[in-house]
Amino acid sequence: MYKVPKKSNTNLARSIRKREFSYVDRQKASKPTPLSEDDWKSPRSEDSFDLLDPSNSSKEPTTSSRPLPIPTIRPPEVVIQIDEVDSPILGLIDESDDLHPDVFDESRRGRLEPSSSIDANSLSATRSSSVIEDDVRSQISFVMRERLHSIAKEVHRRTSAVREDLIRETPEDTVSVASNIPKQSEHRPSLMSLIGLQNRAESPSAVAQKKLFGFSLKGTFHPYGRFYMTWLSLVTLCFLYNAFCIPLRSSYPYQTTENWIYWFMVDYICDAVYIIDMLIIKPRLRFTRGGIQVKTLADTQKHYLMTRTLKLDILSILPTDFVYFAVGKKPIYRMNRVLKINSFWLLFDMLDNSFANPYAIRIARTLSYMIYIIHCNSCVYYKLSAMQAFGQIAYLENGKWYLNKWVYNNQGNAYIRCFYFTAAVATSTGNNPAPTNVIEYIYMTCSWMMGVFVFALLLGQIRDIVSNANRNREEFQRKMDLALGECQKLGLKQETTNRVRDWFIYTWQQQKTLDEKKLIEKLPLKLQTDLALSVHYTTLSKVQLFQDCDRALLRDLVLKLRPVIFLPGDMICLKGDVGKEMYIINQGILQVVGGDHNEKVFAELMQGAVFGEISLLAIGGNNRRTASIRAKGYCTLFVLAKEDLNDVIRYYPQAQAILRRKAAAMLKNDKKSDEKTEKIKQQAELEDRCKINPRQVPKLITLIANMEEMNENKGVRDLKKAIEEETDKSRRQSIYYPWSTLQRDDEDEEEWNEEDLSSVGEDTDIEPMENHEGPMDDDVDPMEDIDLAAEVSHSDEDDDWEKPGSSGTKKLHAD
Ligand SMILES: Nc1ncnc2c1ncn2[C@@H]1O[C@@H]2COP(=O)(O)O[C@H]2[C@H]1O
Repeated sequence: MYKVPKKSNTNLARSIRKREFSYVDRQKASKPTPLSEDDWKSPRSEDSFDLLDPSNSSKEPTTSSRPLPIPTIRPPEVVIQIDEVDSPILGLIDESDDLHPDVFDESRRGRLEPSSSIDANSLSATRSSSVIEDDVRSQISFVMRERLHSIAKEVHRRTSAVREDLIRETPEDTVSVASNIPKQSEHRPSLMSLIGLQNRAESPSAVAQKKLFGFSLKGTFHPYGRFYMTWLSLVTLCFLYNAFCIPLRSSYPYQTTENWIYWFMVDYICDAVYIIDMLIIKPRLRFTRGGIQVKTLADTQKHYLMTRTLKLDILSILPTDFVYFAVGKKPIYRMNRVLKINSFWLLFDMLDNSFANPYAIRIARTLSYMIYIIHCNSCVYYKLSAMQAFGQIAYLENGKWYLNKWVYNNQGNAYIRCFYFTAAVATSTGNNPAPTNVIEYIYMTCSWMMGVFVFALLLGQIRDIVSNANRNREEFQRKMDLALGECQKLGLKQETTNRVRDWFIYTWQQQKTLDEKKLIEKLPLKLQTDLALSVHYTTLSKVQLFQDCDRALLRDLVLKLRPVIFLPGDMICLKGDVGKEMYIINQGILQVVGGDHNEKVFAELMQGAVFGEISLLAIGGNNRRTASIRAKGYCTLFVLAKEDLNDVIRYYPQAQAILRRKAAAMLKNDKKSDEKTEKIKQQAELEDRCKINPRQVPKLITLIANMEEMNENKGVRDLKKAIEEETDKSRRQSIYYPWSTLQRDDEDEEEWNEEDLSSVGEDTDIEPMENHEGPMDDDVDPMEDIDLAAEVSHSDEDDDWEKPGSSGTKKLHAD
């Protein structure tokens, strides 16, 4: 590195004159090289500086003073191309601390400030420092460029790597383009990945965490994750055990001196669960702050410390059992364990949110409240009965002694009997015995009050839940009844009415709603897209037409799809209609049909196939349907309206091209097969018209032969013979050969015919027909045959019978 000489300004100027500085070969970054004799003067060397000096303004620049050439070696050009990746360049440039700080500082500042008072010394110092500064600056510039160059290279390398990663399809993305309809077992591309919504690859730590069922001591849990749900269920189970068993064991005699150890074991297992929950699990629960989920352990721990749940958790696990040492093993002192009720509520909330059909969960929760209230009440009732010796102590009323009939008499299963009594009182359904003392009166009053208010409330809730669950069904039923009523009012045919009913029933079975779109239109667009994607995933992943298209296009399109249901035999579109929609088959089979009565089936379309795009995209300049489509069975289709497709596709010119190309290919195929069918049809028609009935074929010949009968000669005899043989043969084989157009399978036959007939023609001197006079067979119209033959000769270019003199058939025709 070049060092700035630390000398006084005068010395510095002198040393400059004495060529005590060097320049750096910038390109090679080599060691400083001493300047040559000729090169030492810079443009700002003495003479040139003198010009600047007002005191020397009169001086003429000497011719000998040659400016010192600045080495013209330039650092290589650096082209920095940064795309798609956040560039670390700026940061790196700032960190260029291998440059001399002063140097770097100067280079940043640019030129040195010109001194206001210029004396000779300071001027020469300025000159020299300016030269050095120049040199240093260019040196810095070179170093920086070098640095930038390497950074740019590095950035470029990383960009390419990232781009490649993005472009490279994951194995999930790999899709078989070869097969039109993917097999069931085929691994389909994830549509989420197709449209770029796929989750990022999980880090190895995340994978390891998954292996441990989502648990990691260092990690945090998602409150709706599987691990926490399972754990919460366990905590809730412990809570329910405490909530039910503590009152039970405190009132009924179910905890005895023999079995208390088992009860205690279960108690302390539950306590252990409570403690683990409080110390390990809850502090790791993620939470949302400012709309962002906080995942850091330190933060989640802090958060838990601030919550009310922690206080309740601490209260619920307070070791109140120590009271046992003072008062004996009375489980009622563990009643603080029910403060864990938060877990119970949380579990039900989560289940409620997780299930598609949460009505059962809601009913279960409400019922559990009712059961718990009755359970606790029954414990109180049993306790009251026990206090009154189960009705064995007589009491005096109106001068008479009675046994207390209100209390439980200690017969049968205590819990069931008491539970029954309490349930009957609470719901006011039983014919209960009258209370006999103040305590019993208070108990009964409380029970009825509870029945009237709490139970009424809970039962009302259950009613709401059930009616909500049925509301959709009722709404559907109402709409169907309305539609059917309308059909009847309009006097439609029974068949049509039945079809309307069929449509309603099938739609309900498939969608459980009549208007799927309405359900999601209140959601934000992003959610709508995600939802629509997950719903239409299976179908769209099979649509070949879209698989080469832009991913964003799919995302846009999916929102525009509208499901429709067709019944068996429904015509979805008719050939020649103007195409306004295209369809994707979600379920069912459709047929491409043609013919006068749509009796011909050209192709069958299955799930994932797309149709109606040809007229929609006006391929071939035609916006009319090129074929009719019929539903074979019940079909669910997604409809994409022309406006919607246009709206979306105009932003994706590439996709437009792909769609057009695919549709054009299909159209071409159709045209080919149409032409083929047409050709076959024409040929069949022709064949039909040219058929020669063995009895009729020889009519013309017979006629000629008959006419020649008078002057019978050998030729005529031969002709007759040939005709007879031919007729016999034809009869035998029952094959009607066309005269001309159709190729005959049997070449020998043809040869024979031709040879034979041509010989006949040669031997006999048959005159042109117009020269013949005489009766003509009514059944025979020789002109008809001739016309037909002429027609055929025009219609079929391949026929060689037209060539003069090539065959007997041709001769016959000529005759
Ligand atoms: N041979 C075929 N196989 C599959 N689909 C076809 C065939 N012929 C026509 N279609 C589809 O039937 C649709 C009828 O309406 P379009 O002409 O708009 O677009 C047509 C094609 O999508």
